[in-house]
Amino acid sequence: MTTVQKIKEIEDEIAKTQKNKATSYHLGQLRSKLAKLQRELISPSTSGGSGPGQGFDVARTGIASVGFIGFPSVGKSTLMSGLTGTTSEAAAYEFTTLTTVPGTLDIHGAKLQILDLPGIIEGAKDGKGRGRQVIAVARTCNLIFMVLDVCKPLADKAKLEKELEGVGIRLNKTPPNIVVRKKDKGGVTVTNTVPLNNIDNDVVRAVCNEYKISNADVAFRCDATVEDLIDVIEGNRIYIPCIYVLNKIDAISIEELDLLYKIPMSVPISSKMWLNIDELTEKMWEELRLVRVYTKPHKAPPDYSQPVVLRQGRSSVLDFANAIHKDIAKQFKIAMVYGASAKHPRGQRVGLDHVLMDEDVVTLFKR
Ligand SMILES: Nc1nc2c(ncn2[C@@H]2O[C@H](COP(=O)(O)OP(=O)(O)OP(=O)(O)O)[C@@H](O)[C@H]2O)c(=O)[nH]1
Ligand SMILES: [K+]
Ligand SMILES: [Mg+2]
Repeated sequence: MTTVQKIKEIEDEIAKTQKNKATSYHLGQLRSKLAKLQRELISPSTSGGSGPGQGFDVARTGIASVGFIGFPSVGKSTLMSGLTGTTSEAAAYEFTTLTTVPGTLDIHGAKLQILDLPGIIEGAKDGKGRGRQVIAVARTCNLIFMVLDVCKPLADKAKLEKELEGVGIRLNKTPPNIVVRKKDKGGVTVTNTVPLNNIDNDVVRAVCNEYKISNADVAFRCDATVEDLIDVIEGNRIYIPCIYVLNKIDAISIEELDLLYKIPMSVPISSKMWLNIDELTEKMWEELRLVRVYTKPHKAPPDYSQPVVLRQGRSSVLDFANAIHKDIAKQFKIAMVYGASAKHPRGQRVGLDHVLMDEDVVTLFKR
């Protein structure tokens, strides 16, 4: 039996097993087995699959990248060409795009790389079509646009999500707050700071047993699911924000459009008629959480023409200095910061580890 077949078998068993007290140990086991098989599909070292796919060879540019995932002919290339001015061929037949087509979008002073990708089909993660290559690129993006055709069934959304989930990509989630601390003895103990509504001790024991963890303190600080626990134990999950781009709204009625607005993290657009694209690019900007920092020479006004663009989580004064030139930090004495991250409206003196916020203004002083 191939890994893909084994996965299918376990998924079927999970689907037909009722969730209750008596089955929770068994379900914990099944979920863990499933996760281990899925790992075989994405890790190249095993013989089970043909590897994760190397992705497409694309030079990466810009401060952040946005990858387009969707079934064929939903309008990915039409959107990408319109956004970037780079032509990515669009046509009425499926699989028009066969490789990654990169383009650049300038927004609020930041250069973003936009990656148009081939359409994927169900079973992509298991090696169908160019699915694995497409997903390998998606794993490296800072934001995913899941492009959906509003004339097609909404079930496509769940299908695509399943493809990405199956290879360890987690959309619009933060890493679960669970700590598994292995010990030498004492068995598995479970503590929780919030009520657990989706998981019980049996499930935790089953999962630990499957992963050969005999002694550990498992501390839950969130109302976790069994999948969350497995994610923490597997440890190789990738958390990426995702915007659901609901395309082709020119082809539906206003009433239908009202329903679409209820889908979280979605933006309805028409890439053909160029409708509501501003809302999409603003949402994109928001989700990328970029930090623009303006430099201010000593005794001169700030230079607002070209910000240094940093990423949230990597926006210290040191990151800022390194982004300008790798030698600056060596001569660093002190920095003056003005803006949201400064304690005082007239600015604050800070060191290299001070964390900057969007639209801050910084003056660096050398030794
Ligand atoms: N009505 C309507 N048609 C659109 C819209 N956007 C794209 N299309 C049409 O949908 C078809 C497919 O568009 P593409 O941009 O090639 O779609 P794709 O997702 O890149 O397709 P593949 O590369 O084959 O996966 C073309 O005939 C487009 O003209 C839209 O907003 N409204
Ligand atoms: K197409
Ligand atoms: Mg295309």
